[in-house]
Amino acid sequence: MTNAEEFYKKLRDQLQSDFPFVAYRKPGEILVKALLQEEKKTFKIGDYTECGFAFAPFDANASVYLIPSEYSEFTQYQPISREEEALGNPSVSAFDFEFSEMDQKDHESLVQKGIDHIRDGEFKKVVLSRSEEVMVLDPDPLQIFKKLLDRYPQAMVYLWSHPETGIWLGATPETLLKAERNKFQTMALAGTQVFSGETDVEWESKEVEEQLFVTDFILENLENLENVENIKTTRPYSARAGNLLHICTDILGNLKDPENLGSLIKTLHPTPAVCGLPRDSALRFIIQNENHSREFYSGFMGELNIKTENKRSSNRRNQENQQFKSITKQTELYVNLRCMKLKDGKANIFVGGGITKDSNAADEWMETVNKSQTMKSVLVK
Ligand SMILES: C=C(O[C@@H]1C=C(C(=O)O)C=C[C@H]1O)C(=O)O
Repeated sequence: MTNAEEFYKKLRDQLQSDFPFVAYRKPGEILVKALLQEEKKTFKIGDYTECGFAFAPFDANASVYLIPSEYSEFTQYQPISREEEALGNPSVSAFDFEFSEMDQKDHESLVQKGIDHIRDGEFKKVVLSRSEEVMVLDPDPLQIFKKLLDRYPQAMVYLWSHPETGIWLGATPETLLKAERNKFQTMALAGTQVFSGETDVEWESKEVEEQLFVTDFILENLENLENVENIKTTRPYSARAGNLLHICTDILGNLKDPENLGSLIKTLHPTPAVCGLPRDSALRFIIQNENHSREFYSGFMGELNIKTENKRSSNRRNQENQQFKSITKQTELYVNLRCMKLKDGKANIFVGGGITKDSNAADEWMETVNKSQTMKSVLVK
C-alpha cells in the first residue's frame, strides 16, 4: 500500500517514459490500483490463461492488449475520504458544450438508416455510435482520472496508457464477465433514461423489449457453451450510471472448467448491448455505416486471472482467531462504455445507443448527448 502522492508520482513517471500502465478502481470499491509495466514492450492475450489487465478493441478479431502482472509493478492506495465523491449535480452539463448541427444530422440519418434496415427485416437491433471531439481545458490524464474517481463511485473507472493505443479513460456501468473459482456472472444492460432522483421508474415497452433481446441472446449463447452450467437470472431492475438509468438483468452460472475463460469471453463479446442482433448482420451494418472507427470503445477491459488472497476467520470455539487463507484467481472484465481517448489536448468521446424498429432518430441523438455527459462533466474545471 502506498499513499496518493507516491501513487500519482509513479503514474506520472510512467506517463513521461511512455511505458504502458493502467490505473483503476472497481465499482463500489475504495482502493485505487495500478499495474505499471516495467518495460516498454507490447504484450497480447493468447488463450486467456494470462494474468494481468486486458484491453480489447470492439473488433473481436483484433488482438487484445495485456499489461501482464508478471512484468509489472502492482501498487495501490486508499483515498483518505470519500466525502467529496459522487456529489450531486455536476457543475457542467452536456448542454454547456456546443453541438455541431452536422454531427446531429449525420447521427440522425445513420439511425434512420438503421431503423429502415430493421423494418426491412435485415436485423432486429443495431447499436449505432458516434465520436465527438472536445477541447480539454486541462488535458492532464491524472487530473481527469481523479475527477472520474470522485464522480463515479459505482462505475469501473480506469486510465489506460500504452504507446500503441494512446491514452483512454472511462467510467463504465457494464460488466462483461466476473469469474472466480467455478462461479461466473455477466449482465444484460440496455434501455436508457435520464436519472432524476428516483430509481423506481417506469420503462417504455420499447426499452423493455430492447433489453429482453439482450438477455435472451446471452442466455441462448451460454446454454450452447460446453463449459457452462446452472445458469440463473435476476429479475430486470433499474441500475443507475451517473446521470442515467438502464435496465439490467444479472446472469449467473457455474463453470465446469474455471481455467478455460476464452470460449466464454468470445461468446459474450460483443453482446447485443453494444453490437446488435443477429450479431453478424448488425456488425456488418456498423462497419459499413458508422463514420468513425470504434477502436477500444465498446470493447472490454479489466482484470484477468489476478491472484487474490482470501482470508476467512473461523468462529469455532477453542480456535482463537484461526485464519484460513486461500489464493484464488479473479477475473473482472467490463464493457468499455462512457469512455474517451485523449490526444493533443483534445478528447474523443464515444457514445452510442441501441436501435430497434420503434426507435426515433431525434430521441437517439438526445440519448447520445446525455451519455456524453459522463465524460464531459470531468473535462472542465
Ligand atoms: C452503447 C452504449 O450503451 C449501451 C446501450 C444502451 C442503450 O441502448 O440504451 C444502454 C447501455 C449500454 O448497454 C454507450 O454508452 O455508448
